[in-house]
Amino acid sequence: MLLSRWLGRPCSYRSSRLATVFSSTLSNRWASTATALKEDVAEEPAASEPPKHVLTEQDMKRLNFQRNIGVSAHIDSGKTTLTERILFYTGRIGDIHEVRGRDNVGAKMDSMDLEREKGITIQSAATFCDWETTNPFSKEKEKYAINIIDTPGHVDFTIEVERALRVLDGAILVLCAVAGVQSQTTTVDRQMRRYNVPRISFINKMDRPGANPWRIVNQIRTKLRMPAAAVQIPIGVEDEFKGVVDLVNWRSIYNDGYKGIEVIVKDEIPPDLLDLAKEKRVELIEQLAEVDEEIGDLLLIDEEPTNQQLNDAIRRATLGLKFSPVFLGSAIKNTAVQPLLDGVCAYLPNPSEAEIVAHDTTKPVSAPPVPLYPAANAPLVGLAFKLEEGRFGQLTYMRVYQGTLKKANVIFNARTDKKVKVPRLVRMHSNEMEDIESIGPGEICAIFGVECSSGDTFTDGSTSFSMTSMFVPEPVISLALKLNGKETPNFARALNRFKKEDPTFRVHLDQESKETIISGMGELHLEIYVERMRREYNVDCTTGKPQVAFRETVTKRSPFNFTHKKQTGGSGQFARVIGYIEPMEPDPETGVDVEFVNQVMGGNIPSNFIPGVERGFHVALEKGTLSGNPISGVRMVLQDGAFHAVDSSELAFRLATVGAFREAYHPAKPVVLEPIMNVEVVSPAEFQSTVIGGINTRRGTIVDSEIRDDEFSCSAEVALNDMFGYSNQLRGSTQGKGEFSMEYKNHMPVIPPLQKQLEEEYKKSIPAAKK
Ligand SMILES: Nc1nc2c(ncn2[C@@H]2O[C@H](COP(=O)(O)OP(=O)(O)OP(=O)(O)O)[C@@H](O)[C@H]2O)c(=O)[nH]1
Repeated sequence: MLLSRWLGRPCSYRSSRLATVFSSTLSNRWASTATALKEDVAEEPAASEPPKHVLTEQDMKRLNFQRNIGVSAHIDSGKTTLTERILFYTGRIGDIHEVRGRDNVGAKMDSMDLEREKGITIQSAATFCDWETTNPFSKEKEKYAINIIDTPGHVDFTIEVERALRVLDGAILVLCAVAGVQSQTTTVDRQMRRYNVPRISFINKMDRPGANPWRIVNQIRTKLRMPAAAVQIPIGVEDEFKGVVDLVNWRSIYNDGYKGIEVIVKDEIPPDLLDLAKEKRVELIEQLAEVDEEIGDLLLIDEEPTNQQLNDAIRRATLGLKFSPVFLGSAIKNTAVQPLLDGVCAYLPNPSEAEIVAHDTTKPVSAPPVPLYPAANAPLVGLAFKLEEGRFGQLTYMRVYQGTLKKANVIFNARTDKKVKVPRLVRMHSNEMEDIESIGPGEICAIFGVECSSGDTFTDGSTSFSMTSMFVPEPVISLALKLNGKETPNFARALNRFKKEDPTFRVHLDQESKETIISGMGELHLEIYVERMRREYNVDCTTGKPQVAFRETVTKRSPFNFTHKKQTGGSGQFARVIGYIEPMEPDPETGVDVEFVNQVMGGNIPSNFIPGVERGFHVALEKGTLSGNPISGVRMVLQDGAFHAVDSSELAFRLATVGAFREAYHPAKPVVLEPIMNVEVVSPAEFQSTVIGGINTRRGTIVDSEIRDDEFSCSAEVALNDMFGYSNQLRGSTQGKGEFSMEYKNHMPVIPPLQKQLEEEYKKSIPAAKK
């Protein structure tokens, strides 16, 4: 039987995963789980040996009750406060400590001293907890194991959000009941889409004056273009907010006891809310009918879906990335957090329902990806998604995608081909840990003493699988660093460590000024690293003024045919390279936009010299000759060349390539690029024209604007170089009432006068001898 027919809908998301065999008797999840029948396996190519990816009944028993979720949102929406409640209610922590709380303890998930001081989340911390709940349909008790990653909201730490989304199966998108969809919400939304992460939405801060969930639901639909509907309505507003009506199971839910630990469920709906509850349930059904065939069909024949049908449709549509159910609550007032946890279990996918693929590195890059199966006896494939230098040495966070990882196992790093023994395996709970003997597929753990970079894939050596890497945005800000005091190896040690932990953090040595330049995603991002150097490595640095991270790129193809020849006594140097350079678009998945392609046939350049050519290409990219900034967006294709039996060397080919690149560079019509930011401004409506005027004087382009309830908001695209001093200007022109946030969009060519200015400044900065 075809899976699509069995499911009564076309298979989209996860269809390949569902083609795995698993027991259909385990439908003890709230939804009648979409389980595939044995016949479906016939659709898979026959394997010569027994398939290792078959999910056993035991696998499914575990996976059905496993969730890996992220909590993402705009800064200050209350993610950490919410996570703290989740940990308390699931019994992971004994009490609740607030972010910037008076008890000076700080929230559990903000474990870095810096995080507690600044009251923001910098590194995402992983934690796991168990949630026991009663299935509203079977009335049976069920226990779920949930891994949660608390992600930072500030745009400067966007790579942490990317990392979390890469390894999670579902997410809670937290929104503020007053501010609604903000600039960073849009960024997170884009990231969730990039990694196909189904999400439920949580409108937090329902206790705040002016809280209006319906406006926010509407914003999710219009601004994020995601069909959505509330699955709850609030009982009481603002100060009086004390619970929610569950529209799916038609009941009321309140909190009681110490910090809301007790959940009180009542079958009746408060009479004054009955009309609104009916209206919103109809709205939920109508929204679902738009994206779910079964509910659409019921609506056509004017039949109301049962609670179970509604529940299953929400799950289907959420997993299919077509819908987001919206929950309401107030984390700080300990209200309606438990129903959200129930929502995580009911509507977010288990690890077997997320479509995960890897690349077989023995096959060409264009070969179709290989699906991974979270079967315990399949060959191990795990992804190291985060490194952390902890009190006890290097800690590597890993998500196991298939197979089982055991303590003392020997595992292989697919990138370096090195094998390592797993000395210690732990489950992380923010900065505390629990030793474990083994970890199954679909779970997240941390291992000690394994040398690797973030994004590395580990296997048991029996496969050559590699997971695709993460999207890494270009840095936008650079800082020159000067060491105060004596030279210390800790300086390089710290920088290497940070580079390994965070691919958006870049370091290079400016050959002319001999300064160490660090670049990253914003001033705060770099500031934190400078501070961490001081605290963790005892290295004190003075920083220069933050500079915009300009880049250079080429705009047309340009050939090269360059011979490097040197004959000054002793053995000479000879290398010749022929080919071309051309513009290259960034890879949408990884953001990579430089590439070296070797097309040399025959032995005109022996293969042992090719790495020298590739290295030369990367050396040439470090500094463009137009403005001295790094070059990106370029592909170098090596087609031919020549060598000399005695005088050719790796070094000769490297130098030849640098020469060739420089020769081809100017005819390739290079331009200087600058980072363009998405800027979101909010102010009282009376300042509308002042705000627009301010953006215009900074050569910004307004892309969207809106006035609602006396509040004006607009989104604009502005060059980062034109944004310096904006926060003071905005404050000054709006009586301190305007606020803005910005995030990196892309790099675009600068206007010609600026390019000329940058070129001239660069020329002046080079010593005369070098010109
Ligand atoms: N009124 C109200 N305030 C809340 C609620 N939840 C959190 N807050 C407050 O909002 C502020 C931000 O909360 P956090 O939990 O740090 O938010 P966050 O999203 O984790 O912040 P970042 O980690 O910096 O992105 C704190 O002052 C909280 O006390 C809520 O439900 N209602």
